[in-house]
Amino acid sequence: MSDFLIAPSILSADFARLGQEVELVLEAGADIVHFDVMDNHYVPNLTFGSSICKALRNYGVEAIIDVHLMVQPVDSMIESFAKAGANWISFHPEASLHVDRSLQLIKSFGCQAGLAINPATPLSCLDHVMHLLDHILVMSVNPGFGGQQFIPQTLDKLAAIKQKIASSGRQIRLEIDGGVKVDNIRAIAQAGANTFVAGSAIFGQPDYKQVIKDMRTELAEVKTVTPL
Ligand SMILES: O=C(CO)[C@@H](O)[C@H](O)COP(=O)(O)O
Repeated sequence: MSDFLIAPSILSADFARLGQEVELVLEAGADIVHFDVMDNHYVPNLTFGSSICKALRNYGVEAIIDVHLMVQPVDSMIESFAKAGANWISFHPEASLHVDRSLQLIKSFGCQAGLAINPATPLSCLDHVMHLLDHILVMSVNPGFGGQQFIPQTLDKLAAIKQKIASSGRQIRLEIDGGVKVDNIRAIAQAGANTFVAGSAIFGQPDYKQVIKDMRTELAEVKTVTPL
């Protein structure tokens, strides 16, 4: 797998043609498919459940499916997405009563486990679970909606998390989510991210291939790649 992964969020895809949209974006060079699962409880918006994941698998999508659960409670959704074909699953520590247990549950299904961190979530939430993490999803907007502006303070946060990962000695993907565009992806990568969720920046353009190519051109300029 390459150092930098681009993960289009299907939140901004045309839901009426979802199978085709996912096929198109993968043909255009995307690495993984990002699912934003919202419950109108943990976040003030409602999207879709695991049947959409299952439907895309049945449609023939073989790429990694990266599920970001913005739901509370989380554990029943972990099981349902794992059984529907998800590969990576992350959730918000604020939404789980037992974070260690929820991470172990993800891993018990053979999926990669991640924590999703909101702009105001302190990094101490990572302290006793680094050994269970395969990825950390850093929210650079408040969760709930696509098309928001990147919060610039996230760059410092990424750099701090990058240090934590280095001290842990573990290989943990550092994923950024919210307001990622061609014109800021290089700075975000320089701060430490190596996996980039982008919804509106990709699905909002007519030519997915061109946007992904432009993102990769920016990423090729990054001097220090956060190792995996
Ligand atoms: O999780 C979320 C929002 O809660 C994100 O995945 C956004 O949906 C990304 O959308 P853009 O900011 O790239 O449009």
